[in-house]
Amino acid sequence: MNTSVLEVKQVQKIYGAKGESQSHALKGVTLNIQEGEFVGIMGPSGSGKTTLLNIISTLDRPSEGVIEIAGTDITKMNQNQLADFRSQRLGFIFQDFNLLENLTIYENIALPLSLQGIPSPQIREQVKRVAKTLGIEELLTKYPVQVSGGQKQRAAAARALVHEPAILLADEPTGALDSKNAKSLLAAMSDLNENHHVSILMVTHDAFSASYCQRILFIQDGSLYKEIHRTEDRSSFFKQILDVLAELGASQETD
Ligand SMILES: Nc1ncnc2c1ncn2[C@@H]1O[C@H](COP(=O)(O)OP(=O)(O)OP(=O)(O)O)[C@@H](O)[C@H]1O
Repeated sequence: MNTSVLEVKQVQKIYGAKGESQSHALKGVTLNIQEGEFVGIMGPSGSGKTTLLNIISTLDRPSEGVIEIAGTDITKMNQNQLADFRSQRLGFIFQDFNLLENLTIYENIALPLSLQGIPSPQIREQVKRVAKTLGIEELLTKYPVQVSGGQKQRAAAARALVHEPAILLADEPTGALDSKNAKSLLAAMSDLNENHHVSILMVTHDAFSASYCQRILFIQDGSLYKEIHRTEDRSSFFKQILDVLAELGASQETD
């Protein structure tokens, strides 16, 4: 049986107070992600991708609608409950790694568990396991400044996954990487998804990165525009993505 890890129902976001100039960033977005899926979100600049990700990340609240993550409605939680939920059930990877420079890679990965007061032996076990999955066991005693951009991003992915979140939320994770490191991170994300059953939602501008997803949702002007599924190999999916982006570009020019 398929289980939803994320349900977004009729979510609206209006920035600005009534009577002031308002921006209707999300206009009733509904989407569903099943456990074990790797889903991408794409769309032109200003289409609402960041707004949607911030709302799913619990960093911002919708004006209307419901968000359920692993069966819990996060729109009903207060700030303290949201902070706990975020640290226990969500994992984040950002474009700029966000590693703390004066902590080792080990300490960076361990941080989410240390903050939850988990005993050191258990932390050690979990950090080692996730570092092995991401192929960075050799780097644990190094500081971020001593490793490459690609290795930093793997460390950031390890930190995002060490507490076994319900879903990994990635915002342009390859944005600061060269193409070799980007490919290697995307391969690692696919491996996590396919072999370790990690559910992933990734926002990206980049069609090549998106081609690693199983399904892509395109947003335009605050609404879902189209959804495509990968049915064949990655290179034909890549072409399909480029076609939809061209379609979106053309429809924007005629707006
Ligand atoms: N804090 C805010 N206050 C007012 N309007 C905002 C705010 N944040 C975003 N918006 C508006 O909401 C709309 C969606 O913005 P959003 O940043 O979500 O788009 P995006 O698809 O992530 O764009 P990009 O790809 O450029 O990052 C835009 O019209 C933007 O100007």
